[in-house]
Amino acid sequence: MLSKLPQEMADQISVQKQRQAQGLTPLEQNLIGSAEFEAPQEDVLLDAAIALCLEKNVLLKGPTGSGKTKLAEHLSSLFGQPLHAVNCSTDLDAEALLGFKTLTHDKNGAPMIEFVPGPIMKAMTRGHFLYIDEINMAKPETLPLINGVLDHRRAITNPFTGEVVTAAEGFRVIAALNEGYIGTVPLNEALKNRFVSIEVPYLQGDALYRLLIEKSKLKQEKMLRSFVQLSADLLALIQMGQLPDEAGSIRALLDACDLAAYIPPVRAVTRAIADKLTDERERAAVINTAETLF
Ligand SMILES: Nc1ncnc2c1ncn2[C@@H]1O[C@H](COP(=O)(O)OP(=O)(O)OP(=O)(O)O)[C@@H](O)[C@H]1O
Repeated sequence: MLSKLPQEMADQISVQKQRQAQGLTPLEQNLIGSAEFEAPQEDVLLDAAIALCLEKNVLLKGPTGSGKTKLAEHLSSLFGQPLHAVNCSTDLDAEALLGFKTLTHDKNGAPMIEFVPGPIMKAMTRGHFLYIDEINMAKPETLPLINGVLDHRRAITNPFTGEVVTAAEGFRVIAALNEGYIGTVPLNEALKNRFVSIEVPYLQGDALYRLLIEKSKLKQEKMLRSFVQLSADLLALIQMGQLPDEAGSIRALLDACDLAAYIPPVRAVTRAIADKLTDERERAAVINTAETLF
């Protein structure tokens, strides 16, 4: 992967990685992801890496289970940077993002108020990567808090301490969203504007086969090929509007392959993919597709 990057960027990453490795605590070392992302197209990983080298924020867009988190972890590994994660939900608030104040004791036992940094503060002050998962699940009023973190200012006023925190060198933001998913809200334009956007589609064909053979408990090559075909057929139904996006999830497909190592494949597909859908006709469409293949 590094060989495909422009030389100056590959050099920049190597230097940064070496420098970073020396200053990391064991806990921070554990936050570095592993390089397990299988790229659906070469430009997905390459463009994300180039954008991060250029100090851009990266927004990963794709359906559930398409590997967005795996890609963020892969980038963390590539840059040797710990990844501090925030999972957005409607009850996400400033404390969950930035940190909170708590009562503690100093070394003489006297009570004192201490600020416990949240993921954004940790990533900013240490110059690490921040991963904001499901960013479009957050309440519209929460995320503008971090607009200043995402633009050229790279700074935020900590509302709990009044301190202005400026990001240390190396700080980068990767966010992910599933468009149109239940509970999501369209991302506010000002926020969207602060990101370079990268589509992460479902893996297909040989790349999917390589992932299944490596990750699944199922080792029968012929059956794994049929699962790759099942995935392609389900994607065709999704594109025709007959199935929702989640029917194509690679996470669910891996579950089905694992089960199929021990139970008949159609039953495995029913449990791992079909039964998660709410509509009876959609469930039947998945099972019918599986029955034509196994
Ligand atoms: N391109 C890929 N490379 C490697 N693993 C993948 C890929 N796509 C899917 N997977 C597998 O599918 C599972 C789900 O991937 P991941 O959690 O990264 O998806 P996601 O897009 O972040 O999902 P969600 O939107 O639901 O959070 C992972 O555990 C991984 O094993």
